[in-house]
Amino acid sequence: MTSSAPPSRPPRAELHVHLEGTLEPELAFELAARNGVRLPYDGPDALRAAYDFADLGSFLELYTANMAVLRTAADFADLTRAYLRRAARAGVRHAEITVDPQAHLARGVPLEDVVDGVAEVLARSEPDHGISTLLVAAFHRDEPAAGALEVLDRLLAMDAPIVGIGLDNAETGYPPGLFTDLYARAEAAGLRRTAHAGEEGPASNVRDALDLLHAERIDHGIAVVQDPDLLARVAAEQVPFTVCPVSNVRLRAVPSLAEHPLPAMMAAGMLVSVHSDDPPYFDAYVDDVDDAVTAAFGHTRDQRAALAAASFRGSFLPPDRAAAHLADVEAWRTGG
Ligand code: HPA
Ligand SMILES: [Zn+2]
Repeated sequence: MTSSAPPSRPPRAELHVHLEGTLEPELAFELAARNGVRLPYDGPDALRAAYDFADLGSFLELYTANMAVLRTAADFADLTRAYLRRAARAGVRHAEITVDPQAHLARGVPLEDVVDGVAEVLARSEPDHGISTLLVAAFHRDEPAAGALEVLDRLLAMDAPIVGIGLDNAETGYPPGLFTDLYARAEAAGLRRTAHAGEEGPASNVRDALDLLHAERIDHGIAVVQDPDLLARVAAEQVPFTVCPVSNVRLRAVPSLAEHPLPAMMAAGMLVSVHSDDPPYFDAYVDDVDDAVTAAFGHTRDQRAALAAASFRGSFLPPDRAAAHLADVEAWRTGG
């Protein structure tokens, strides 16, 4: 038998991607035309040229404005399908996709249309794209917690196919403690729990997400390196952190990839994996992120395999499913 060259990237899971953040400018214009929505740009290239962000806030402004084109269940289905197609090319085997229901309810899009459009495509993600998927509903931390609780109750009442909840949007001024009731409700309902924390906010937000919200996973969490005790704790407890280095540079949470705390997080023994966040906005799907990280830090094959393995270990997959993926990562690591 002739041996073929091993694939250049390990199999991996994508655990930190916002569905709304996967909207490519071309699809935005297609949906705008379909729905009679006007985008204030001459075309996809002009829109893409606007993807130069000063901070998280300026990104959220444009990202939220672009959602105007998402009106119907079919739009959400098309968006989900387009992401899965691109993720398959990136070597993603399992994706945990975040959707922001409040962003659409605020625009008058029925919750059922959002959930049905996404769920219809996710239900067929394995046969159609070779990717298993789970859906996470994230809530806006810069909006009142009572509204989030109401939406969670509606999702539970309609038996929406969500594996868990998250917390996103502007972090500064909106600490995790505002959402203890929301997370307690989710925990009581048997939902998994992740939360953005320590992206633009302090390390204390990471600790509070763990202790007050019982978050099982932290999205971003890069501020953890500023608190040695917390760093040691999350390493000892092997709390999964879904880090998005390219996003952090593009939103100026860190000045450059070379100065990103990922190596410090790995050196501390944390369970850390790398992800895309909002791929077209940052011009990087997860394969591009992998390549950028490998180049920036000169990662060895073992280090790349460790990051890929962490993406499965940190997933909400059942242990036997994660174990099968981990075996594939190990096969990649050893060149098999
Ligand atoms: O990086 C992010 N942080 C907070 N909210 C978000 N919504 C999309 N991306 C992000
Ligand atoms: Zn995010």
